[in-house]
Amino acid sequence: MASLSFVSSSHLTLRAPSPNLRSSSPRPTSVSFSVKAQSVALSQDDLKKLAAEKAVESIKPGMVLGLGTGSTAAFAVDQIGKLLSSGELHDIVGIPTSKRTEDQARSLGIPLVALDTHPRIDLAIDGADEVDPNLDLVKGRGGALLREKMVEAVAERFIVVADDTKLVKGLGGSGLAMPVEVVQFCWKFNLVRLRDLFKEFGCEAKLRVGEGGEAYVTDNSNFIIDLYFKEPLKDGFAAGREIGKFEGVVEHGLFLGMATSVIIAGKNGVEVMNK
Ligand SMILES: O=C(CO)[C@H](O)[C@H](O)COP(=O)(O)O
Repeated sequence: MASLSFVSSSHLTLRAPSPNLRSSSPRPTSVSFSVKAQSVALSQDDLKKLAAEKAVESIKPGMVLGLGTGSTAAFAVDQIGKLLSSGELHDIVGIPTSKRTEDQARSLGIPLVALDTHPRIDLAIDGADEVDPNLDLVKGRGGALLREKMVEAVAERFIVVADDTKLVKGLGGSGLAMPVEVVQFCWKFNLVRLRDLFKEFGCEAKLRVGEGGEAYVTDNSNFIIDLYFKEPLKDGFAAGREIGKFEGVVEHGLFLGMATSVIIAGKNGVEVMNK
């Protein structure tokens, strides 16, 4: 349980970016909102909600929005619905990144459109499974990686919202799944190829299954092979390129160079990191 203390007024501290040890791209700058008044024990859900609602502050009337998937993104969709019903927000449309986000948005009266009619997206807000110091991401543990990547790749701005448990030193470093969406035809063939591709990382590859033990099927009628690494990937871009070469691989969960900002809520308050 993270504890976050609040002050009557918040102050900004601009943290100088540390040297970037991995590539020539400039380190993200971070702006943190630390607010200290009384200590309030916040749950992980409270932190997710704080980050999500901070991101929603960036929405302006008239925007086309990418609506993310997962528990943190769901708080953002809830907040958008609330602002729409109170009249504080108007004239926005959303493009959902999953059937469950579509259902949630519809229930909140958020007008929905599709990429086919609205290929220009002003702002996408979504969660992540891992965030590294370069704001590169692992996404897809909620199974929505394909539609998320299609929406977030074309968004003018992509704000990631997460609690601080998602921060990692290197992608793959959490030891949790890095998903790859594959066609159902001969999925086992691709499971073996993916496992062998990353054997130097002690990679385990597993077909994702549902509660009943049957293969999990994505919104796009594909399967997911979850990759588990024993150590972080040395070069996510190279890994993504190699995965993409396999016939029958539809998409992977490495979202690299895509986030424009990451909002992290944790024990030190809410931190906004900008690319
Ligand atoms: O990529 C995703 C779904 O495909 C989610 O955004 C990601 O898994 C984070 O979910 P949560 O906010 O529930 O931790």
